[in-house]
Amino acid sequence: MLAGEEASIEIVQRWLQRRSSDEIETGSSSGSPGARAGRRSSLALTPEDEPLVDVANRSPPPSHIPAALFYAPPEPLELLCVFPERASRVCAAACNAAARAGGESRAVRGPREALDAFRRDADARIPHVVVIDARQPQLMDPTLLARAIRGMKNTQHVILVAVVKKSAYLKDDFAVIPYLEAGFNRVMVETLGATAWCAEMLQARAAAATTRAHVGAVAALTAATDRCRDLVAVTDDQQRILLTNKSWCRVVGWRPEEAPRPLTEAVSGEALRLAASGVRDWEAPVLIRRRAAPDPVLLPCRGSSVTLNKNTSHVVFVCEPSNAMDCERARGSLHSIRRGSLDVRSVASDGLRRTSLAKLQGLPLEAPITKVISLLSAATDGAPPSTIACIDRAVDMLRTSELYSPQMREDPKMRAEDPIATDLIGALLSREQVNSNIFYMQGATNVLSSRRSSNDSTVVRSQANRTNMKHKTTGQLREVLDTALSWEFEIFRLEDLTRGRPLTHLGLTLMGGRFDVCSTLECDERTLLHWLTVIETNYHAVNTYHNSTHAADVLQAVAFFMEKERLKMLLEPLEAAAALISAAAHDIDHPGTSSAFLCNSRHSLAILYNDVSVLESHHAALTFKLTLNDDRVNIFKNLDRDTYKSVRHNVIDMILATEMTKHFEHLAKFVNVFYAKSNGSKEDNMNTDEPLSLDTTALTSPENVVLIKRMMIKCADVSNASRPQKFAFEWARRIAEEYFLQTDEEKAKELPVVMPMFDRATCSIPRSQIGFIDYIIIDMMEAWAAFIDMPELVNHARNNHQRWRELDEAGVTTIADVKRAQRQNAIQSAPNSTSQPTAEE
Ligand SMILES: Nc1ncnc2c1ncn2[C@@H]1O[C@@H]2COP(=O)(O)O[C@H]2[C@H]1O
Repeated sequence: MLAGEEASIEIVQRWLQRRSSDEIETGSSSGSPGARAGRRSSLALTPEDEPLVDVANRSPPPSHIPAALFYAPPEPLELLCVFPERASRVCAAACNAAARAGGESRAVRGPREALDAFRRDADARIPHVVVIDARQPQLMDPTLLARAIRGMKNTQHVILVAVVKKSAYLKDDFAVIPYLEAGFNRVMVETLGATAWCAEMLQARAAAATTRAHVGAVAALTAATDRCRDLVAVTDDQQRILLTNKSWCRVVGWRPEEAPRPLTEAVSGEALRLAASGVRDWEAPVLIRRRAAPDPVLLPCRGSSVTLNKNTSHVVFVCEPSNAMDCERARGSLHSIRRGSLDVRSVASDGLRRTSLAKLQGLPLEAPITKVISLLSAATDGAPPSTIACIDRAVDMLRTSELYSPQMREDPKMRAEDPIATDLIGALLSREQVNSNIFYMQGATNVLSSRRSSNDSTVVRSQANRTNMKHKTTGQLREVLDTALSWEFEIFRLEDLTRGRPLTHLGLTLMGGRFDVCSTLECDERTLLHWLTVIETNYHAVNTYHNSTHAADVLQAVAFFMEKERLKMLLEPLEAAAALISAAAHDIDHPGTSSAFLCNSRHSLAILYNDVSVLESHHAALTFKLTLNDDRVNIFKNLDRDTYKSVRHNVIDMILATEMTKHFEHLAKFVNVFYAKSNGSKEDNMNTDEPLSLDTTALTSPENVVLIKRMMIKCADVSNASRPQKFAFEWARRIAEEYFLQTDEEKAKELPVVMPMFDRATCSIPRSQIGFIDYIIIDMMEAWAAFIDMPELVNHARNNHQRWRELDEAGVTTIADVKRAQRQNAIQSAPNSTSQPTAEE
């Protein structure tokens, strides 16, 4: 090395070292933004003195971009020299300078070895700087090599330096452009000077580090956008898309590798105008067209323009996904569910919402449904658009709260073929109050009072006082009550023998006797008697179906079910007591018309309960009101606070479970929890012909026992269709009569007719029963019968179904026809008997 060169290197080194140590001693800042940059010199020779991050920060990013983002791990300089001549002194000078700068260097002679350095399996590290001899194009074409290097992966941040002859460089026609076009970053005049090469190495290292830091920062931000749920698109100032994140591609249906395209291909709306106007930050809805979905979606969008030297360089669009799409795979928390339901109208309040949702996210709340949604969403990864569209639809459905509530499809075929069943099932299951035009009569009267018999409007205490405390019964009544735990229990005989007070007598027998509810509740038998009397009195004797005989029937069914081994083992005495109380009181004060009728007639109960579960809410509330109102009636008065709370909770839950609009919800939950298909899956257990097998592990969980109790009272409530034929027929006649009365009243009061087919002049009772058994009874009774091991439930239902079919084919339609058939049945089944099965006869 020449003495002059050595001297100049030393000068640079000393100058650098002094600056560096000064700053370390004083802790003074170099003026660069960011904490890391602040303690370092602006120039240093060795990598130890000058971590590359500082070099990168030498050109500070705009103030709104955090400098720390431009972090790149420090690395010693890696130099590759490509010089065709083996003993090039210029090449040696460059390598020398790199070594003095604390770096490493390699020299190769031709393009092939040069390109090898960038291969994936290359032994050595990828060079940061490549110096290419451009002085003898006849030996090696430098631009060709530069293009080849740039054509390889991960070379965009490599600094390419072309070394040209001084004579060529100084010529007037020397052009740097072809070098830049070929991918070179710099052109350098040949030199052996150590200072020049040292300066070149430092500049190259700084440039390489800056590039690497920028590439790293961009890669980090791209990864961040890909991980976020919002739909992100970045365009240039002409609204040509430069980047879209994964959520965008998935929702819009674009493939990430697709060529850039105008934003307007997928997006329209106010947002585009604002973006084009150069406003820095804006919020506006955008309409997004999706490849896999016919309808565009309207989403709230926030945007920002990025300016460089006062010119817009990029525009960022961030759209918030809505219900109609799913971008929350990775989250699955309450937060994501709620966020997913935002709509455009919520944009204004979104700041507030985000804050409170952030708090929610901190809570350990996660519903199974959220996990299911997350799993489904994850399944869309890489799926074809049609699959994504299906999953999106499924996720939308899962997000509703009415998962188990079937929506009655308007099926013209079914209506045409089976209008009565359509009417009945629609009225039982639908939460809509009307299926025809709504027109109200002014000042609709209170149905509770209008159809109530004279003696059942208030609590009748005198009767209780007259009752024999020991509940001694004799003769026929005793005989009937002795069979209180038989499925053939003569409920209508009991009704006759007790003169319309079957509930009190049966209640005393079952609750006071067999199940010893008085011991469980620590109340005396007199209180139970009073309670039963009050409850029975508050049933409407004028109702043909929803009277205290129906309550007694449901009580008898619940007691019968609780005698089955499975339930005996499962239910605690308090739960059994609560079940019997619920059964006895579950339809108390039933007006003989449906909740829909009460809503349509603007009844005070519908107003009180906001048209939601009107009757069931009333039955539960009145049960407690009557019980707690009077100490002589209060069967709960000796319970401690917690026990009372638990019994109350049980009773309310069971009474509310009798609401038919939730029929499929309760049934599906029960089946899904307790039954596995023979292949082990619990999915879709209804509507399958595969045998049901009980999952006994599910029995241990208290939440699952709740499902059993609900199912028990539900089955008891409609068990009339699963009773022996003579009972089933009588109940069918009674409920039909009650439906007809409601229709009569609706017509008289010009109210919407909830079940128009239930008109006494035209209705076919057999058909209504066939529909009821087909749609409501069979699935439920099969599940329950298997659970409690009571096959006769299904057998009776099937027999009844068969008999109704025969009657239908024989042209039986009206109540009078059914009565005749009942008489016929009775004669056939007991030719010597003179007694008739119907209560009226
Ligand atoms: N045999 C039957 N035929 C038709 N509908 C019935 C029958 N038994 C019960 N229901 C209906 O099922 C409903 C169950 O809840 P409710 O007792 O409130 O009202 C009942 C009737 O509306």
